[in-house]
Amino acid sequence: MTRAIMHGCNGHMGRVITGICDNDKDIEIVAGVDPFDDGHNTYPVFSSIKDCNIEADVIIDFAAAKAIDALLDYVEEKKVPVVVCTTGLSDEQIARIKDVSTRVAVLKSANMSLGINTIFKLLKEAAKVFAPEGFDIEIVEKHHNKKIDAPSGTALALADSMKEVLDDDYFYRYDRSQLREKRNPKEIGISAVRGGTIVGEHEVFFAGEDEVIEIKHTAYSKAVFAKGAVSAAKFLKGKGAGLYDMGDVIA
Ligand SMILES: NC(=O)C1=CN([C@@H]2O[C@H](COP(=O)(O)OP(=O)(O)OC[C@H]3O[C@@H](n4cnc5c(N)ncnc54)[C@H](OP(=O)(O)O)[C@@H]3O)[C@@H](O)[C@H]2O)C=CC1
Ligand SMILES: O=C(O)C1=N[C@H](C(=O)O)C[C@H](O)C1
Repeated sequence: MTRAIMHGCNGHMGRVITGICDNDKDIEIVAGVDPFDDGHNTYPVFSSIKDCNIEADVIIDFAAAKAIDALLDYVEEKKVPVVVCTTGLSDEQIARIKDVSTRVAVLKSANMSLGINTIFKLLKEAAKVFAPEGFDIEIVEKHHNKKIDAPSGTALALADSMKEVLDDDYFYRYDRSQLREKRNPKEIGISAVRGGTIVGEHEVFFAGEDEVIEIKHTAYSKAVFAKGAVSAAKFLKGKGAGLYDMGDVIA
C-alpha cells in the first residue's frame, strides 16, 4: 500500500486523482494540501505543505508554480519522494528540483500520459530524419481557458526532446508578431491556443517542400494524466535519490 499526500488536492487534477485512489486498494491518499478546503475530502487537508504532519511514502503534486518552493523545502526536510506534475516552473525552480533530486527521489514530468511519453521517442527519430532535409518544425498546443501557463509544459518538453538530437543552433520562437522577415530554418515555432474545456492537444508539424508530417496527441479526459501520476507515485515509493521521469515508469 502506497501512502500519498495530494498537493493541490482541491484542484481539477487533485479531485480526479482522489477519485482514482478511492477505487485502488494499492494506494491511499492520507492527506491533502490546498489553500481552500470545502471539507468534502475524506482525508485531512492542510492549507500549506509546511503544516502537514502526516507521514507518507510519496507526494503527488498538481498545484501551482508559486507553490513549488515550499514543497521542495518540505521534501528536503522530510526526505519524502515527490512526483512533480505542475508546469510553468521557472529556470531557477527547475535547477532546484535537479539539486534536491541528488538527495531525495524526484519524478518530474510535464505530461503523465502514455501517449505523449511515447511520442517523445518518436520525435527524436523523426527530427533526425526531417531536420537535415530542411523540414521546418512547428508545435501547436491547445488547452482549456483555465490554464495559467503558456506554452504548455508538454510543448516545451516535446521541443526539448527534439533539440537533444538537433544542432545547437536550433532555438524556440514563441511569437512572430514583431517580425518582418522570413522564417528562420533553425527555429522551432511553439504556439498556444486557449479555449473552452479542451483537455489537452499537442501537434508537431514537420513541414517540407510539398509534404507535411503531423504527429498529434489528444487527451479526451484528465484521467489519462491522473492514471499516469498514480502509477508514478507507486513507482517512486522507496526509491533512492535521483531524478526520474515517466520514461522510467513506462519502461
Ligand atoms: N504533468 C501533467 O500530466 C499535468 C500537469 N498539469 C499541471 O498541474 C497543475 C495543476 O493543474 P490543475 O489541477 O488543472 O489546476 P487547478 O488550478 O485546478 O488546481 C491547482 C490547485 O492547487 C491549489 N494550490 C494553489 N497554491 C497552492 C499551494 N501553495 N499549496 C497547495 N495547493 C495549492 C489551487 O488552489 P487555488 O485555486 O485556491 O489557487 C488549486 O486548488 C498545472 O500546473 C497544470 O499545468 C495538469 C494536468 C496534467
Ligand atoms: O494544465 C493542463 O490542463 C495541462 N497541463 C500540462 C502541460 O502544461 O503540458 C499537461 C496537459 O497537457 C494538461
